[in-house]
This record gives sequence, C-alpha cells and structure tokens, in this order.
Amino acid sequence: MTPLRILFISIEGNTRSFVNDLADYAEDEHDANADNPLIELKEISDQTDFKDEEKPYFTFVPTYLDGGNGIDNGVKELMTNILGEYIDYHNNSKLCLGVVGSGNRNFNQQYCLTAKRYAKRFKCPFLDNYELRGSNADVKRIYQVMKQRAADTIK
Ligand SMILES: Cc1cc2nc3c(=O)[nH]c(=O)nc-3n(C[C@H](O)[C@H](O)[C@H](O)COP(=O)(O)O)c2cc1C
Repeated sequence: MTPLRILFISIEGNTRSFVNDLADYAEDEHDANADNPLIELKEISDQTDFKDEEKPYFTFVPTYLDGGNGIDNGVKELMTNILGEYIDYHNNSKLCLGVVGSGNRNFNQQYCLTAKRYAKRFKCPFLDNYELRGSNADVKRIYQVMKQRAADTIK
C-alpha cells in the first residue's frame, strides 16, 4: 500500500514526538502485514522552501493562539502560521486529506482550535485530536483513522 504522508510543524517537540511514534507503529504494522501502509514525515518550519506537493498528505498541527473569546472569534495564530502558508501555496490544499490537531485541554474551548480552523479554511475534514505527546491508544486510533481515510479517498 502507498505510504501515508504527514506534513507537520512542531515548535516544542510534542508533535514531532507523536508523529515519530506513529511512524514507528506503522513500521511494526507493516512488518506484520505488508498491506499496512508505512508513514512518511515532512516537517515544515520557517526554513522550508515552498514547493508544489504532488501526493496526498495529512496535516498535523499543534495549537498556539493568543487572545480571542475562546471560540472562533478574534484569535490570533502564533508560531504555526508557516504551515498554513505552505498548505495555502498554489494547489497544495487540494491534496490535504484531513487535519489532526493537538493541544492542551487546559485551553478549554480553544483546545485544538488551529486544526479546526485549518480544516475549515482548506475545506478538508478535522479527523482527530490528541493532547500534548499523545498516548499509545492515540497512536493506534489515529493510524486506523488515517488508513481508513486514505482507503476511502485514494483509489
Ligand atoms: C503560548 C502557548 C499557547 C498555546 N495555546 C493553546 C491553545 O490555544 N489551545 C490548545 O489546545 N493548546 C495550546 N497550547 C498547547 C500546545 O498546543 C501543546 O503544548 C502542543 O503539544 C505543542 O506542540 P509542539 O510541542 O509540537 O509545538 C499552547 C501552548 C503555548 C506554549
């Protein structure tokens, strides 16, 4: 099966840790059954050169917001903007299969709000979420969600 691709950004390392766990888990699953897809990672940062994506991908984005009313009003995205610009570049957003968000539940209604905002902005589904570095259960569940979404959309 074609590898599942992930574009992600990580400021403090939690998202990087989670997607690396996902890639390790995918490798184990793939070893057990070659029908299970591997995972390929691409980290976006301020140093990334913009390019036209050629294959479908999933977006993983943590939440860094300032201000607002706790809902989708007046919040200002901090730190992760470059990922949004990358997806917005030329036709890249058309290849986004969905967004997985992370954050900290202490932020209440703003939990994972950047991923929800990206899903709306780029017209793709908000697929799932996890807190901070996630758990083993999050890894297993999100791998299945990605696998299913890819099977449903990539023919
Ligand atoms: C300044 C700051 C603002 C944050 N704002 C939010 C927020 O609005 N909602 C949320 O769910 N998490 C928020 N978080 C938590 C981060 O999204 C969380 O720690 C995430 O795991 C960081 O991912 P990273 O280590 O890959 O950068 C914030 C963290 C910081 C430091």
